[in-house]
Amino acid sequence: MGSVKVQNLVKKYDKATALKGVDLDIKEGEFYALLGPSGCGKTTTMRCIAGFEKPTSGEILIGDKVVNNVPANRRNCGMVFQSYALFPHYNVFENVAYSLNIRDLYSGSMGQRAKTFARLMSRRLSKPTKEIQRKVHDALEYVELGHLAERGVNELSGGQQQRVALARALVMEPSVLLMDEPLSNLDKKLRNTMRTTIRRIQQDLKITTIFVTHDQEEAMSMADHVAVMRDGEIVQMATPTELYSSPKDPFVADFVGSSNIYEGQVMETNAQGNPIVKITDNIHLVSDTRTDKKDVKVLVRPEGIEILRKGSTVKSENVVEAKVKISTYLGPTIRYDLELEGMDVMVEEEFQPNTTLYAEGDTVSVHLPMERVVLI
Ligand SMILES: Nc1ncnc2c1ncn2[C@@H]1O[C@H](COP(=O)(O)OP(=O)(O)OP(=O)(O)O)[C@@H](O)[C@H]1O
Repeated sequence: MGSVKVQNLVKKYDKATALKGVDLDIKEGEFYALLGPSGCGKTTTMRCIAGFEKPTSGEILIGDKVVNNVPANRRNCGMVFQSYALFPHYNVFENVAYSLNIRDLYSGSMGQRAKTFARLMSRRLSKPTKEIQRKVHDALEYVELGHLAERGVNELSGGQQQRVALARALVMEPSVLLMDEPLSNLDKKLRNTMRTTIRRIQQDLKITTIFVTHDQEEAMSMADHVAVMRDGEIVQMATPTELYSSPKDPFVADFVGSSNIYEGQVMETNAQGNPIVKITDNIHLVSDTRTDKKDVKVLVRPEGIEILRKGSTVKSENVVEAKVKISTYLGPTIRYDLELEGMDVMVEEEFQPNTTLYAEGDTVSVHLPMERVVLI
């Protein structure tokens, strides 16, 4: 069973409390991302689950077993790190086979273990059994490196080295795969390819996976669920779409994608019961978020705002005039930085070859559809 449960996990160091009561409930086969800024406790959470760090308090369960006192090598977790941590004097095949040999180190009689240890300390591995050959071959095929099995790891690109590290974790047939910023050392294009590879393998093998990253795009594009962390705590745990459309607070909204966030007060409700929120004396927006609160934060994503062009259907509500400050061509989209009664508004539109780009100083009418005006 590869489910992972973390209950009220606290980790205190001499000078810092890294975790202040983290709860996670990850079902078997799910792909979870731990997302948050530097120092929020992602790696510490991961290291506690792996068994490299002893929690100050709280419980960790893998399957239905509490593993707090189980050593790292018996938790059956595969690890992939940012630094690939490969053995430079072994080739690709040997690097992957090595982890199977390490597992041997923890099984068998004292005599067998001593022999395994001696073998590992010698620079070459002994001839692998047919079983090991098959497992290593399968793991390398998974990461599309079967053809490079004999290559020295120093003769591989960064992306290939990370694939070896992934194969080395997979060959152990772990019940949980733990990945700590595994793509951070790769360039953007390679990162995108590796995202797809990891996701494909994870879905094929249905292996419970926890993936640490500070890159929201990475977390959102790969994971089934994302746990956003801040200062040793989980702020929100949700699917990527929930997180994006209904962030729990401004920190999450801002961390997950670009956002326009304003202070507002709910003044009344309209005939349909939707709140009307005052942003400034002249700007009142209708939202379809039902709330009991009076003071709210109003979130509008840049791509949720529409610039009304000639011929657009006239909208009856949530239309305001704004001034263009900067327009930035981004390839598939155009970003407009607008000024609206002293407030900054970011709008992102899909680029259409025949549309006129607005220039600095232009006045535009913008529509904020009420379903895109989210109260948090
Ligand atoms: N061994 C340690 N001794 C003392 N403090 C530590 C230790 N490891 C981590 N910390 C502290 O615990 C907090 C959480 O660190 P952690 O490495 O888990 O954060 P992170 O979210 O993974 O950050 P990053 O994205 O930068 O890797 C930080 O304040 C850090 O300084």
